[in-house]
Amino acid sequence: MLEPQARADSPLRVALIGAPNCGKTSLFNALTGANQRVGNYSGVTVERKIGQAVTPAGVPLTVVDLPGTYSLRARSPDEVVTRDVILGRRKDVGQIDLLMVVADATHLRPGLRLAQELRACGIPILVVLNMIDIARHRGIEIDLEVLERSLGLPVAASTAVRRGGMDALWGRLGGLIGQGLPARGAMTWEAPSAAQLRAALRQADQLIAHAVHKPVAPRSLTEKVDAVVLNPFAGPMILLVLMFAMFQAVFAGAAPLMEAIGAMIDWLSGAVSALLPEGLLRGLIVDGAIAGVGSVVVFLPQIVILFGFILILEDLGYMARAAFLMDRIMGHAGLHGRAFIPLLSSFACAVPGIMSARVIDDRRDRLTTILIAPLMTCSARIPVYTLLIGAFVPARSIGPGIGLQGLVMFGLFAAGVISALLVAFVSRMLLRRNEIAAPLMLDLPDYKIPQMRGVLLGLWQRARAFLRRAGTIIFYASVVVWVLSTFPFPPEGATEPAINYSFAAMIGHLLEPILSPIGFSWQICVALVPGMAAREVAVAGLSTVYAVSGGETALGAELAANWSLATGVSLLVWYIFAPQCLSTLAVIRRETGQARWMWVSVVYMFGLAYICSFIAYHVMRALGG
Ligand SMILES: Nc1nc2c(ncn2[C@@H]2O[C@H](COP(=O)(O)OP(=O)(O)OP(=O)(O)O)[C@@H](O)[C@H]2O)c(=O)[nH]1
Ligand SMILES: [Mg+2]
Repeated sequence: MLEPQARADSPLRVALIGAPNCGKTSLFNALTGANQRVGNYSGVTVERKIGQAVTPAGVPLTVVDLPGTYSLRARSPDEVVTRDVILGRRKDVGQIDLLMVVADATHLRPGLRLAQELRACGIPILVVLNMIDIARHRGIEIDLEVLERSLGLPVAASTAVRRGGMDALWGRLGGLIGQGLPARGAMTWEAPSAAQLRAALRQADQLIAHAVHKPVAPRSLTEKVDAVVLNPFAGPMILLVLMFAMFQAVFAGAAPLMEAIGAMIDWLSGAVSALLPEGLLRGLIVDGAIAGVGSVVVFLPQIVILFGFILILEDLGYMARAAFLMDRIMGHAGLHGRAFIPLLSSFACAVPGIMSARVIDDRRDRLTTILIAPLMTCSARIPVYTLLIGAFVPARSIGPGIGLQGLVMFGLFAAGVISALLVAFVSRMLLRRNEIAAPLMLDLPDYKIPQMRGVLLGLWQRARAFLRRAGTIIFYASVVVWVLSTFPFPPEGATEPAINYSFAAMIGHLLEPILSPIGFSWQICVALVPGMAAREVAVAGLSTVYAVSGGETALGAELAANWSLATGVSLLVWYIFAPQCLSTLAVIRRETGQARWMWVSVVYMFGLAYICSFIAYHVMRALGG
């Protein structure tokens, strides 16, 4: 018997384990008050997460959230994390005192089978039937007592995402801990064979037949909707229209908000200018910091609108359908079906995207996914794209409700996806021939009404990450660019603008011979160098170089006046490909365990960027741009 008091200094360790998408992270958040990411598709969690909770009786608990898995027979790196934690092989977690085996109440089979398998680990088990709200709604009746008796394990039901949905689980958990958990058994787990797995599934079916009563279901809403959404013709059309509408909304919806933020920044630089005497300090604050950070912050509305769309579609369950629809195309390009999730997260940022490639078991498939993830259009490109589109693409309507600028933005995102598929195709040719990629084994989740709280939380996290970058790396880079473009001062009697005598101009002129064949002026070179650290820095750099403050329109007008259209297009194309993000390179190195793959991606992405920009520049020039 384990006395809770005896462990008061080191709390009981409870691990959440279960099949993918059964709501483990939602339970973790509900138990601990944490805000870990959830999403309505498998493979959201790829690392263990630890949090603290307290039972109603005041006993402290350490709760561990784990990546979803069907068995401890780990195949992919995320499943290895789960196995190692359960088997007590992870020093950072230590021995687990209680396993909460989470099962989806609407689909009990995998969860019950896993619970049976886990008995062999000797750790006390509590089975949690989560999403009991959905099961009840569908008229599925589960007799908890019968299930408990036939399983021989304690069972509790929960609704992780509703207020009060945790009461029964807390009660049961508190009771178990209060009585003292049963003593640990011997650890006899061995990887089950395929025949054992099949037998265990039959056993789970028997348990379900005993304890669960399912109404003869009429065709569920999910099935009816899927008949259209997954239709081979209508499905891809719907996907395309949705994505298209998303980018239209990004442009149309963001404009007034951007103007408001731009006006605020103008006001701020006006106020600071009025306060400070003309001189270096004022230059540093107004032309360096405020202009640089402000030029990036104005793009916040676009980030919020874009991710509002994506998060709602994710939680609705639509993104899993999108994965299903894309699977054939991705398969032709030699991508593993499970690559969809990492590539989808890369739209926010390639760093978590590359980390979630851990859900892919095959090493080479995983490597291909890691190498192409940075080609997905991450949110750091949005400021650059929006700035250049605003400067060079007229805000014209080309049909009812279709704006040209939104269309170009859609095109740039599509270009990222298409080039990623092409690179995957080529790398498949290089890495191995003719082998068909593994098909997608994805359980399509039921559609659910998106949880507003979760969506808002996701948006808040995205917005905070964006603003944090503006306040740190972009701030520092703006100051550095300002210093470089201010010193040394021009000589007495100089006729040209002061910046032409600065360090920035010297660096720019040094690089110009390399980048002038693709149409970049020395000013662009100045912005690109700090832009190697992070993409948005280039926008801040340009605004410092052109010494304009107060939002995107002013800077856009300045660029339109100074650059040819061919240069603008060439820079846009450069940004589709160029590997301008140190954190991405660092994470490629870490996740592949080899510096070699980092260098491979640097070289191939710069190569593509240079070649494609060169072609774009010269084609535009030939067309008279
Ligand atoms: N209605 C309802 N929805 C739930 C419940 N628990 C979780 N969800 C939803 O189910 C989806 C999956 O939840 P997650 O917590 O991400 O699932 P997970 O088991 O951590 O998934 P992986 O990390 O991918 O293995 C999300 O859309 C949640 O909002 C519940 O009790 N009731
Ligand atoms: Mg999770």
